[in-house]
Amino acid sequence: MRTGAEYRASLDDGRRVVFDGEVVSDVAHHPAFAGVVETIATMYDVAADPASGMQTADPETGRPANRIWLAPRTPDDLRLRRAAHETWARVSHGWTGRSPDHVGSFLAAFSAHPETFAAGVRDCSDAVRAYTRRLIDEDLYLAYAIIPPKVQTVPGSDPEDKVFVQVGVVDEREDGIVVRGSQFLATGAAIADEIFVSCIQPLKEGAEDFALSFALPAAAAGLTMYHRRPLAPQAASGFDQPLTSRFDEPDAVLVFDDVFIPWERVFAYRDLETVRAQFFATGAHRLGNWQAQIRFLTKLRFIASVARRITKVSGADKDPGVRGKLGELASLVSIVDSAVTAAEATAEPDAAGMLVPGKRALYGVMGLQSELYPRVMSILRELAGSNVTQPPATIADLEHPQSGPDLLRYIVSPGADTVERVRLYKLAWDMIGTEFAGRHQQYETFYAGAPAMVRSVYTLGNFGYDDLDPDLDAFLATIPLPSTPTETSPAVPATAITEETPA
Ligand SMILES: Cc1cc2nc3c(=O)[nH]c(=O)nc-3n(C[C@H](O)[C@H](O)[C@H](O)COP(=O)(O)OP(=O)(O)OC[C@H]3O[C@@H](n4cnc5c(N)ncnc54)[C@H](O)[C@@H]3O)c2cc1C
Repeated sequence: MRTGAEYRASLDDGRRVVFDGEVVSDVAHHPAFAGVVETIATMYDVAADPASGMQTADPETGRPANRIWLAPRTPDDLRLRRAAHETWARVSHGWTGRSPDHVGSFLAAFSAHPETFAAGVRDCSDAVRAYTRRLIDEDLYLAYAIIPPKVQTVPGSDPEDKVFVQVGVVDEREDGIVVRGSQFLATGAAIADEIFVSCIQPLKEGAEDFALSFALPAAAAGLTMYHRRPLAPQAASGFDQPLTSRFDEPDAVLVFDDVFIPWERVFAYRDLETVRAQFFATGAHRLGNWQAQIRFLTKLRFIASVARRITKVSGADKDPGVRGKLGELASLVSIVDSAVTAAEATAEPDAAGMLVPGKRALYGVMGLQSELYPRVMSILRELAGSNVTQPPATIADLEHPQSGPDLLRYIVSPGADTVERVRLYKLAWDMIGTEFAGRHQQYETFYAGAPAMVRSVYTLGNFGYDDLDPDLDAFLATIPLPSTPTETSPAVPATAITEETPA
């Protein structure tokens, strides 16, 4: 299986990653990315070690394969898959949201459902079969961009000119298609092997040019990744910002300047139905978001253990108010833990024999994530107090012959020596106060879609209110009615406000 060194070496391929108006020439060693590249390389090394339990025999070839790339078919598969996700998540303690197992889970579900890609305008099922085979054989790291910009074309432009803002097809050739436009927001793309591009938002009839699904190499000719300001270079040292320096995942807007995509990389072509079905009919959305919750749980456990350690260092761990806060934190973490377990326990086999994590538990907890994460962070903030702003500016102050002895003497705690205390509070500040922390708050709130959409479409659409109605009807029937029937107004339909297609 692929090693971390092989992954790192593969990044030197001429990809166009741009920030500050410049093209980054060596992604793997650039200060913006070297830390997170090291993190992903460690994940590959962990998976390549049979002791990690992440390997299994590929049912088709018998060769060792990362079980993440394979569709789960038995409860044991799902259990071991969860353990594999946890093993990778623990490499970054949950702070890399789009580790290779996220999009890899979507593709694993595609591999079990080639028929979904056969039904449309063009039969793309062979492309899906061959591409998911490559994923397994080559241990590919995919990022994805599946959110369109707010407009599809430049306003006022002639439709024939295809002046696209959203990525769309501008030319069809015998050997493939040419795409133009942009798509958001590809976390990890700058350091991934390949990028999966599609549109998860429902497309209206007439928008066939944008109804695409394809994968392309990060170094494809004509593709540029415009990167947000990287945060790792701001970290004075690994001691001062231990998370920023190692786990800052790149986020990029993708721009396609007439990029050629050969047919063997096209999974849906000018096909509104297949583009939607690939996410929901295949179980990909559930498998991918189950991974996201396992990663989120790993992160919450880590945050909770930092919070508890802080109370020990400050000596406040016996205080009833502080203990109440730790209890509240434990409850919040347990909600996600229970949902992950419940989704596994209520997994259902689909028509192709893939075991799909239970939808009610999964989408239920996803609906809470945008409230749960800030609440967890607010508890950590409260327990940390001003201690997170007391540590010296950088590690250099501790090493300096004049300031060092002073700081070592005066920054003291009942439960830790100065260096241990400063190290812990700097870690806590990287969770709650740095720009890295702010980007994570945004990530946990939006990565699966705007919170209101997640709740009104995914959570509501998969809850099953209708299952509850018979109980309510039965209870209403037990309530005595007025003895003298009176004239009542008939029910009238309310005015519909919006209609969403449930997932
Ligand atoms: C850090 C980060 C990483 C991400 N990584 C990825 C990735 O790897 N791949 C990917 O494809 N996407 C990624 N995303 C994008 C993510 O999927 C989107 O952020 C999400 O779908 C929401 O879309 P939006 O950001 O355009 O929000 P918007 O749609 O602009 O919504 C912003 C706010 O306005 C509200 N709003 C919007 N329209 C209306 C309206 N008409 N009426 C009332 N309220 C409205 C929304 O409810 C929301 O609260 C990432 C996002 C973030 C923040």
